[in-house]
Amino acid sequence: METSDRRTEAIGHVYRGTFVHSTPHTALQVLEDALVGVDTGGKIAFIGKGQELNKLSQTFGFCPSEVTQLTQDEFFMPGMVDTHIHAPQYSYAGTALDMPLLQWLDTYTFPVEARFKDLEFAKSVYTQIVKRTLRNGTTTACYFATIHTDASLVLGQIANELGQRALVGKVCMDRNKSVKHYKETTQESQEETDRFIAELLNKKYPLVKPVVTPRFALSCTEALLEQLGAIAKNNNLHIQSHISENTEEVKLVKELFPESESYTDVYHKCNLLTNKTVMAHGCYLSDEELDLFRETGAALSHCPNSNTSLCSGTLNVRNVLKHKVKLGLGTDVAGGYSASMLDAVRRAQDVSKFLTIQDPGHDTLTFEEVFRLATLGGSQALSLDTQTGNFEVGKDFDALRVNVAAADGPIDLTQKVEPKILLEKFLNLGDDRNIVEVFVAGRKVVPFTE
Ligand SMILES: O=c1[nH]c(=O)c2nc[nH]c2[nH]1
Ligand SMILES: [Zn+2]
Repeated sequence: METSDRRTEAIGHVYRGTFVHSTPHTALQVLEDALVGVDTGGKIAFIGKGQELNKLSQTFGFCPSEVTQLTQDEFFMPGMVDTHIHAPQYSYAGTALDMPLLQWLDTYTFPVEARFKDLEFAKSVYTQIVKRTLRNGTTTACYFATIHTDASLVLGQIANELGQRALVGKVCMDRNKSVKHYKETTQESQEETDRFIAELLNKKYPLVKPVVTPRFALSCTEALLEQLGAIAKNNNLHIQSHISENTEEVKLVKELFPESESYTDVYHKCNLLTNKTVMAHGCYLSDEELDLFRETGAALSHCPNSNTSLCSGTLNVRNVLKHKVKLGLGTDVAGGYSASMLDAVRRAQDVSKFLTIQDPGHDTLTFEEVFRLATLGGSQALSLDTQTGNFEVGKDFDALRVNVAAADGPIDLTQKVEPKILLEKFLNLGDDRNIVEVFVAGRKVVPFTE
């Protein structure tokens, strides 16, 4: 039995049944007939075995008859962590995938993002994306918003109200040749970032925090990158951006920053690589650049749907893991067309299998490893693994109650199967109909109450 020393909070809920999760040492750990107690503060108070019910109920002062029992087709898994998603781009998700990155940004992305100056439009799209991702099991999301401070604050407010754990970034860009009205001056970008951080922190939302967000090296002057590095350092904040996504981008970064040794060095020189940094993509990083990620503690977000949809590249996850770089999965809506992390799980498997087709010596990722990337790996990549990512006493209860045989769901169970197979079926065949309840910090956020 695992229990907490800090028993200041009363027990709010106790769940009994199968729990599956990852640990740093085991990609998949199955706890059968487990008893998990969640305190009224939303933290996991104890993890025990079903047969310890009487003892645990006495120790923790709950009534055995109030325990919620899962069925044999159900399990709890940790909530999924989307380490990279563009909330405004949800407005055109599933379309506009016919161009490579830089042309795609100029043609579709910048004109759409410019519309988020309109707070009503922002509120409507942001409500839809937060609800959609929650319903699909994303309990933590690391969002890019747009350059508009007030609309970015609206995203933070919506995540807080709907109960999602979120990092929210007001996008910074003082370079944009194609859509001239969608950029800031260097000074505006810095001042508005300061205002965004101050106003968001001032709200004291328990689960929503600001993240410093230079869009990527091509959208920012070195002066802006330096200022943003300083802002993050002075306020001990998270940082997010993009890196090494497509070959044309990599070439242009080389031309624009000739004194830097590599794309990674551009960010490193500006103090943007820290243990609270997450960079999306990294398809073309060299081994030396991956070493620099490990040394600084910076993380990567693997966004396989986007990498394929924009014909950007393929990330060799096995090589990233070999370099011990922290890694999570991202949907990268709307370069990635799906807002569901289950899609990211499947695409990550596909990309790994394509690498094996090309090189039979490649060590294909197992579904258990990809499951870990979607949960614990994501929480590590966002440096939130002391709060979320798996079931450990003292962490917040961020969890999905999955019913693999949900009525009208997409999965037919033809025989009784072991929990590991239930998880595998859900990851490959399931959808939001199987996610019957979602909890963030102990609060039931799906089904929605209104
Ligand atoms: O996938 C991406 N989406 C974006 O919006 C973006 N901006 C810079 N680089 C980017 N890559
Ligand atoms: Zn992106």
